[in-house]
Amino acid sequence: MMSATMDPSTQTLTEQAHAKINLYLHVTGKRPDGYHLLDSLVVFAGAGDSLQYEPGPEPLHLELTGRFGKTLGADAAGPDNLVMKAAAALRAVSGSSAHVQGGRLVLAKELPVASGIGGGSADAAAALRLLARAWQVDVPVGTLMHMAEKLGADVPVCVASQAARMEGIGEHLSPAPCLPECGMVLVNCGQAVSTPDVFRKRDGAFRERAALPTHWKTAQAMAAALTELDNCLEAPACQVCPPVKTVLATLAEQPDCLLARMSGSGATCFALFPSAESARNVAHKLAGEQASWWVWGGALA
Ligand SMILES: C[C@@](CO)(OP(=O)(O)O)[C@H](O)COP(=O)(O)OP(=O)(O)OC[C@H]1O[C@@H](n2ccc(N)nc2=O)[C@H](O)[C@@H]1O
Ligand SMILES: Nc1ncnc2c1ncn2[C@@H]1O[C@H](COP(=O)(O)OP(=O)(O)O)[C@@H](O)[C@H]1O
Repeated sequence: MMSATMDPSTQTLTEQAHAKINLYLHVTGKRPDGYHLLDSLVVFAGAGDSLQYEPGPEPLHLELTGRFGKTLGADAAGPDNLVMKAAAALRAVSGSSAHVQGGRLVLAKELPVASGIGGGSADAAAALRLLARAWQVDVPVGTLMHMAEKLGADVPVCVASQAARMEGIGEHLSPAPCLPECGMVLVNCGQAVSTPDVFRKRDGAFRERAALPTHWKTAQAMAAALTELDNCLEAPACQVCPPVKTVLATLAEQPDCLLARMSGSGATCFALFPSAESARNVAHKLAGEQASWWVWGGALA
């Protein structure tokens, strides 16, 4: 598991909350409670939020900064923020540990909100990692994953923040194929998309579980294999948020683009490139052309 970095002069701990990208996402079934069964290959991009913790005697509180710090709304730093929910869940399992304390959490929100790249889930997972270390709470893996699942379907995969195959509603994790060197561009058109709305708009059909190899040697081979698979939420998300179609078409026409697809329930789309450098160049060009889009380019985390 990734570990927090510490500034020894201030005792401030920092964790990165990397964006989660669904390289493919098949909806394979539906549970009686309405949750959908998924088969998805999840990777993490270099893009992310950042969470800092300064232990202190005051009650634990959260401050929001960053490009999207203000888009979460007036009560954004309150108990409903997934960071605060993760802190409360950890406090609840830590019993009377002397190390649990208050202080100041600062979330630099750099990922667009409600955008299919699991920013909130990554923040919750980062809070679990950060506070477990700061408070010296040794949570058994099973308990940690159960807590993560209760915080949200995408939180378990974000705990390790490493490429994984995700099944069930997000709680069954298995190793991803070994991934080749590859660049990625992320684009969000600026419209928040509600995950339940997109699931509701689906046509009701189910896809099979994908057959995956143990490794892909090149980005080209990986993209060719992914072309045979789908994001089953892409079509319904295009109904909910039509600009997704423009973003996908723009990404697909970039030089050296190997694959353009939407992540999760949208609206963020990704494109794969042969190298991080080619992805950075495309991102730089797109950011200049489309000032209202959020654009990122680089390597996988
Ligand atoms: C679709 C995915 C794919 O990775 O990503 P995002 O688009 O959110 O990034 C996830 O499954 C989202 O996970 P997460 O955002 O944590 O979902 P939750 O908060 O647990 O659920 C929000 C709502 O989405 C629907 N939901 C979520 C997950 C799932 N497997 N089936 C569902 O039907 C349910 O209506 C649920 O009430
Ligand atoms: N720290 C957080 N960051 C983002 N969203 C949060 C956070 N805490 C709570 N939320 C809520 O979770 C919802 C989904 O957020 P997010 O994880 O960004 O979506 P997605 O998984 O689609 O990218 C938001 O609409 C917001 O109300």
